[in-house]
Amino acid sequence: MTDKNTFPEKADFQDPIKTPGRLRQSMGTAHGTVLLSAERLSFAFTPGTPVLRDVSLHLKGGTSVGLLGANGAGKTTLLGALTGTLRGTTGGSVRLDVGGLPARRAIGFATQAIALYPVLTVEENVGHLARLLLGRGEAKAAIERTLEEFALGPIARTRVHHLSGGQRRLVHLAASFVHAPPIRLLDEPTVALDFEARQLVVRRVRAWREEGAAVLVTAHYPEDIEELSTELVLLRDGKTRDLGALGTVLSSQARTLSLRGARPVSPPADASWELTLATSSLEEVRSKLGEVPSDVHLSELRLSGNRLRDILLRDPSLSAFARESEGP
Ligand SMILES: Nc1ncnc2c1ncn2[C@@H]1O[C@H](COP(=O)(O)OP(=O)(O)OP(=O)(O)O)[C@@H](O)[C@H]1O
Repeated sequence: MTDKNTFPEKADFQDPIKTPGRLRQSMGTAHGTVLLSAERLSFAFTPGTPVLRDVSLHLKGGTSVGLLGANGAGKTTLLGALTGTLRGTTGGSVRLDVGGLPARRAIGFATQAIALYPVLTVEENVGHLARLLLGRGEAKAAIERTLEEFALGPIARTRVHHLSGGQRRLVHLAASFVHAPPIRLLDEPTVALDFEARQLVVRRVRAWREEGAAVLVTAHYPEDIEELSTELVLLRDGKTRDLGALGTVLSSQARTLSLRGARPVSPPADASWELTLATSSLEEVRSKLGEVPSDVHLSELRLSGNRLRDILLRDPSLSAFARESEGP
């Protein structure tokens, strides 16, 4: 069953918003179901200079899409265009299949900029959004659940202006998803977080996925995208390219073998050397070692006085891939 609505509904937002085309809603929030699809979405802040052109994107329940793209590629713009919160020229369509939920209940958007009331406490900030989005009846339980999920109990009564940058980021994330929306957009959620808080966010995103939510996330570091995503999409030249499952992208990347050592030239000085080989298997490592110049060939290391300091075999990672795909 499909209801047709313009997107977003005017009454859902306080600011007047240009609508990115048409939105239709129908039933279905199971794992693997497409909850949000954007087709031929375009957006320009100023006419004639499009940031997004013909973007297509599908967010499925139970998956988390990592959005890769260089600085200025338009990642933040895309998230804003999906939620209809940008002013500019738009085209194309965004469709939600979320069992008839209105857009503001269906989508949670943790923006890059932290949006909190500094003079209110953590609990008051989270509660304010809960009451706006859910109403008083449902708000109490949602506030309690959210404070617990983000481990905010100890600072619940602290005013936001007394918090650190990382604590504010966590509160901002908590408040953004207090209404447990099936679609969750996170723009650089790991900024300013220490290791423990970052792990908390990674655990939360994984839990949301397991519960069937569809997640779209941006991050500046490939390691973060790797931990937060199951699928990858690249945004480049205003267009998206679906890269497929994270595991598939990683398995197409090479392992790296680094050898570091030193060759005494005129003691006590050492001539340090480092050699990095990209390889996909240990067999390949063995064959590639045959290509190494003889003065650093493993079998000759001892004979020529080389000292091997360390050997490091790194698994494939998204870093090299991201550098290649985001580059000029
Ligand atoms: N409010 C705005 N008005 C005009 N142009 C804008 C506005 N916001 C962003 N832009 C431009 O749109 C383009 C995309 O910016 P956007 O912030 O979406 O990129 P991004 O991929 O999120 O970058 P980053 O990784 O640096 O956060 C940039 O050229 C930017 O200058």
